[in-house]
Amino acid sequence: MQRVLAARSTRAAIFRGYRQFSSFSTSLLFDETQIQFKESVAQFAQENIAPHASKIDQTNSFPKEVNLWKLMGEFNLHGITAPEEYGGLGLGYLYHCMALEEISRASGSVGLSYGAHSNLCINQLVRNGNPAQKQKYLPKLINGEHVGALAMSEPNAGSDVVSMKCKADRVDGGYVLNGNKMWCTNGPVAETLVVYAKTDMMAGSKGITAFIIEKGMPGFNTAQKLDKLGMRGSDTCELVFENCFVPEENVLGEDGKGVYVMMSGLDLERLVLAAGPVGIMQACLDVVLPYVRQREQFGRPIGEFQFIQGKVADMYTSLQSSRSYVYSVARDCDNGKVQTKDCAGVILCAAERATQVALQAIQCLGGNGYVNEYVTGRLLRDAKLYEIGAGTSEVRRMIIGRELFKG
Ligand SMILES: CC(C)(COP(=O)(O)OP(=O)(O)OC[C@H]1O[C@@H](n2cnc3c(N)ncnc32)[C@H](O)[C@@H]1OP(=O)(O)O)[C@@H](O)C(=O)NCCC(=O)NCCSC(=O)C1=CCCCC1
Repeated sequence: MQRVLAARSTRAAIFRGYRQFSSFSTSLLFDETQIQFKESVAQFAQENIAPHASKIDQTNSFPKEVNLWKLMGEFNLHGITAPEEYGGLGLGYLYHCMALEEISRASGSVGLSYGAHSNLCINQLVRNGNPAQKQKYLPKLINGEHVGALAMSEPNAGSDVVSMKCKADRVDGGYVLNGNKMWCTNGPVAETLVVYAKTDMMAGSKGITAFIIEKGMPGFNTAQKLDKLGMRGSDTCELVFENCFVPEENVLGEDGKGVYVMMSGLDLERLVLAAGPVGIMQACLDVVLPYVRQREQFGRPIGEFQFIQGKVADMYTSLQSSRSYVYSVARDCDNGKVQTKDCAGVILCAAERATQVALQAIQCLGGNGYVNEYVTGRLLRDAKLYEIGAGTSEVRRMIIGRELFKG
């Protein structure tokens, strides 16, 4: 812990790798610098996040005694893709995926909140903000002083997100927002939120505009925190806008062009979030492998039985194939080749496999897998979110099918 804290102030610190937390062979996926980065984040996450993971799940909140956000900011995890002038690392999506994987391996909930903050909010501001907006919002989000969120879904606009009803009426000097947003990750705690609303209710997708909303703006409130099956501690809530005035300078991108901000954002959001279920699969193997080596039945370790070896082999290949797919698409995106179908594909693939891998982990642990003393139940509940959030599996298949059909 002290070693990380002492080293974290420099940009170079994050590249100091530690072998102790390496996962499985990644030599074909990453170069030496990337491996060092990943192992360094792994060490940080195992030391500073993993010890709180069970309590976060049980109490449905992040520990008050540790300011995780500030700590992660000091370790430079929030602004991986942001330019250095705003306090970021100026790296690409591949690095961002590595960080999300290792954080999710330590705690799915922290991984999800980190994803909403850094990937959905910060990355949207980096891609679409003007210099004044970046200067105003990015430094505090990147150093962890502020928490970020993004809100697109509504009670009646989930998969069909373009049908949103939250409206933004033009007035002198800005807009007045009225309506509700639903399922907003980090909503209860966020200081800076990217919110989509309609500036023209009759123009369909062309009526959508993106806004930057600040906590405390009169007329903006958060409603009930949702009591979720998994990803507990990663707060989710409804947002309520009642005659909320938003100044003109808070339009993100152009008036009426929000659908492009949103859709292109969804591509990269899906890519980076796909690293979450990869981390959860790794966490499953982190639990299962030592267990099957130690647990004896019929006079020998259960890992010697072929039924168990078969499960472990399936878990391993699910993890490694998803991991390879995620990082190959991340590399393409870093090279400017963003393919909508593959951004949907990586999260479809990783999320469905993570749920299956978590089920297999429970089965390998038998009765122990079914009690809350072991982490496998939490891993299953956390994994399931990724088949629903950032587009359901059904929407992802629809996107891939549409693209393949187009030719
Ligand atoms: C794809 C979809 C299912 C259906 O799109 P439609 O058919 O209505 O819209 P369509 O006609 O395809 O398009 C509109 C405009 O948009 C442009 N565009 C599309 N893709 C892209 C793109 N990839 N890049 C740029 N522009 C794009 C399109 O050209 C069109 O513009 P045009 O009219 O031609 O000028 C879409 O609605 C969707 O995706 N839903 C899932 C939302 C969904 O995923 N929430 C989840 C939010 S929750 C969340 O994210 C999290 C949850 C928990 C964890 C944290 C994250």
